[in-house]
Amino acid sequence: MTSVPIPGSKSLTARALFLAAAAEGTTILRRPLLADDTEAFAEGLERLGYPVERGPEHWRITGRRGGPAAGSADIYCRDGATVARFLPGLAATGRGTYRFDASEQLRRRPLGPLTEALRQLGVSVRHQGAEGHLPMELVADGVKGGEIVLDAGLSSQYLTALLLLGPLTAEGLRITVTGLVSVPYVEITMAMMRSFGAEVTRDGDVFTVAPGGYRATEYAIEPDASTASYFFAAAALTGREITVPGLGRGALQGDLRFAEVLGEMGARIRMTDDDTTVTGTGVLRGITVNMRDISDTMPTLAAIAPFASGPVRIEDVYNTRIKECDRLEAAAGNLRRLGVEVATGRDWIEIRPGAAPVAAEIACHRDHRMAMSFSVTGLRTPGITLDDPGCVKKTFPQFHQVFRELRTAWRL
Ligand SMILES: O=C(O)C1=C[C@@H](OP(=O)(O)O)[C@@H](O)[C@H](O)C1
Ligand SMILES: C=C(OP(=O)(O)O)C(=O)O
Repeated sequence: MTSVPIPGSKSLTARALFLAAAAEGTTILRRPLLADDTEAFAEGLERLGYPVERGPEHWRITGRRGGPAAGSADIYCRDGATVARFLPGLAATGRGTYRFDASEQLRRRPLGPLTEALRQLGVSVRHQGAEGHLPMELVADGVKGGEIVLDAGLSSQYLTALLLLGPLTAEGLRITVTGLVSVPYVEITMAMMRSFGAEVTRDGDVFTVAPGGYRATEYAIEPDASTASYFFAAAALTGREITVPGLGRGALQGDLRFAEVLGEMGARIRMTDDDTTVTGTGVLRGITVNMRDISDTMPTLAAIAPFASGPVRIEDVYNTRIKECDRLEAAAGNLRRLGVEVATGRDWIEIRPGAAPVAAEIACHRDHRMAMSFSVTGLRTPGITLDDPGCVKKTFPQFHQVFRELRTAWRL
């Protein structure tokens, strides 16, 4: 049995940073993720005037009611969509002019539904380049609140941003949502808002947030369940066993359901209150699976699918086309490089296992998940290389070292 300590959740760290900044007083975050996305988030907060003291084990954030202390700020989001989508909501509660920009990759990703919603709330948002994309400038004068309508069919992050903003408005928010994807991330948001003292409810498509702000607290970040998927997949693929401590029953992250998908394919899964263990059994059946709720794990499954005993079809994942890259085409392209038969449609991918995959260079498209997913394939196909191994820094800078240690322990 191998136990792998997985770094903190990107999604929980980003939310906790927002909540800590908006709460009066000092919040301690235990085991936050130290990676590019969360570093960009912390840097953004500092530019808005919220001090973030970063230690290796915990971060201390000094929060403030009434919006950012800074009357103007330039925030560079790097590749982090959570930064670009959550922080404008916090900036909107201030009084001043706030500019957001990002890498070319993140500039391409859509922001329009969020900026439309902010405009419905009276915030002035001006996109400097293409409408609905970074860079943008926001002129803020506090947010009164009220009723808005939001299309969250491309990303749940727009809804999370507005929910997080809700308690900071004068009158609260009532958001009617259409087309919601990635629902478990919204559940994470609501649970964490409650941990910081806010009132938020859902009734079907309508989310209601009471005014009243947040309370500072001490908060422990769970290990990242999307990151854990590579290690669970590795065990399932090689007949080994892996335990991830800190992710058990009651964990907030939907992506832990990926372990259940491996279970349906033939791996053995054991979940306790404290951890999850996946044991490879030598059986990896084909499967048809809807991954709308857990689409960050689509590339993980696609990368081990060539070793299944039948076709693997992953459905309802249109929004993976607008992540760090077009993940449906990137996964398909890489599988073809390995000699695997694969087809894609608007919102699905189907992998048809045949002869064993052959060695090839993987095109990462600067997408950490391409790099980490196809590293798992490499456990069974010697000679797979990555054209950009460094792109893992977005969420897991030490990935290759940890993975190498795992290979050594497993003699692979
Ligand atoms: O809210 C979050 O922390 C996230 C939501 C998901 O995005 P979408 O809602 O855009 O699918 C997920 O893919 C992303 O990695 C993190
Ligand atoms: C889609 C992802 O990130 P982002 O927060 O930039 O959307 C991801 O981590 O897979």
